[in-house]
Amino acid sequence: MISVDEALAAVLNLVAPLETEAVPLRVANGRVLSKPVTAQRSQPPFAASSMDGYALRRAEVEPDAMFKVVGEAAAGHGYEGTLRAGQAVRIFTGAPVPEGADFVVIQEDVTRRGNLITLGHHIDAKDNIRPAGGDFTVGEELSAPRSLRPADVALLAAMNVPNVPVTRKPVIAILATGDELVQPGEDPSPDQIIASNSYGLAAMFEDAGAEVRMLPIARDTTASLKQAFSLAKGADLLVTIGGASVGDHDLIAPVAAELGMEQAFYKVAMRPGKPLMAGKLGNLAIIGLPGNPVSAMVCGAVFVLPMLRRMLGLTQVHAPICEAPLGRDIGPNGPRAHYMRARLRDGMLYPDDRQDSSLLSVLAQADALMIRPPHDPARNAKDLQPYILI
Ligand SMILES: Nc1nc2c(c(=O)[nH]1)N[C@H]1C(S)=C(S)[C@@H](COP(=O)(O)OP(=O)(O)OC[C@H]3O[C@@H](n4cnc5c(N)ncnc54)[C@H](O)[C@@H]3O)O[C@H]1N2
Ligand code: MOO
Repeated sequence: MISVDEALAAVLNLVAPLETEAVPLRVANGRVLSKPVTAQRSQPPFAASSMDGYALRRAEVEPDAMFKVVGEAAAGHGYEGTLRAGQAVRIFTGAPVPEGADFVVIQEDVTRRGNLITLGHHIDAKDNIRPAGGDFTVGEELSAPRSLRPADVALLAAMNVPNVPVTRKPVIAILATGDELVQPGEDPSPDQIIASNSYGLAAMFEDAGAEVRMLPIARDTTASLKQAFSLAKGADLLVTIGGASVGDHDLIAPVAAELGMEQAFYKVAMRPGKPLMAGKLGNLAIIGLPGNPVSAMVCGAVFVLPMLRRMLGLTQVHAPICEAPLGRDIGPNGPRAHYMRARLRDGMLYPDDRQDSSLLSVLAQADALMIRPPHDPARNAKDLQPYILI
């Protein structure tokens, strides 16, 4: 059995960053920017007022000074002329500051009568002017790779970038296997259960930027599995669920081998997730997850998400490892790395008492997978433990 780190290195070796495509800005959120993008203009493109008030000359600002209002500058409609001594221009937030003006006094500090304004006694020294290019200047770059967030989308829009270069979405085919499985909403016979893993994993991969191709459930026969494998053609990664262990009906590895898969490894010193398998069939990367629901979800988070991030061209492919103090004492760990379902409360980690790999209700209540290395000794409350968020 290989270690989790060795298995991670091996699965990352099976995939590579995908090519770039251009998408409209409206659908760029959540995608990975694959090339740096440059601002097509500066923002603001002109010195702009940040307040509603009057534009004038700073040198003329003094208590009770009077000015003649000679025109107006509104957002989208600048004042055409040049401001001269003793003059003021009515100005609104976002409007270009007129030639000759270098100060905006807010309207609350002004008394107006007809076309004349008089300043009050306490004028703030702040000029209320946003300089041209104060946010960004033409040619400035948004660096890549980068997972685009709503704030990035706003920035790209302001930079006048209507189409964005992003990495193509990796296509992940998901194959649930087993005679016992029916789809949610179907009518199971007494010895059947509902396929849950494929739904949880599809949600996980889509959240992380994949396009999921959900294959029909394969039965525990060589013919059914071969047909299912053929439906994965053209995908970047095939994720199989179940049939990975040593039972008579666990056929994933033998069928994949018969089809020509080059196996990278089988079995990892990890709990849950021991019977994990990975390899390559032509251009198609394959990862075989164990069928137990929590095992499948944990292996999805620990192995498939890093593969997905690599395909997306991200440089940070591993889940960030955090640390928090334990909320209670725990006994020694066994020979496999243990990814324990845990809750985070007030900054402390509370691993659940029930760690069986079939318990989705426990996983759904967990915030984190607390990582225990093989043979980790007993730990006390308040000892720092590593974890990843889920
Ligand atoms: N003699 C041994 N038996 C087992 C070993 C072992 O080392 N020796 N390992 C155990 C471990 S650990 C795991 S994990 C499981 C993994 O087995 P498989 O990958 O072959 O999974 P299945 O047998 O197909 O299913 C296990 C369990 O999960 C349910 N399942 C399967 N697919 C789904 C799905 N899509 N949605 C929901 N539930 C699913 C299935 O009905 C079984 O209950 O093997 C142990 N055995
Ligand atoms: O690897 Mo199994 O996933 O421990 O239940």
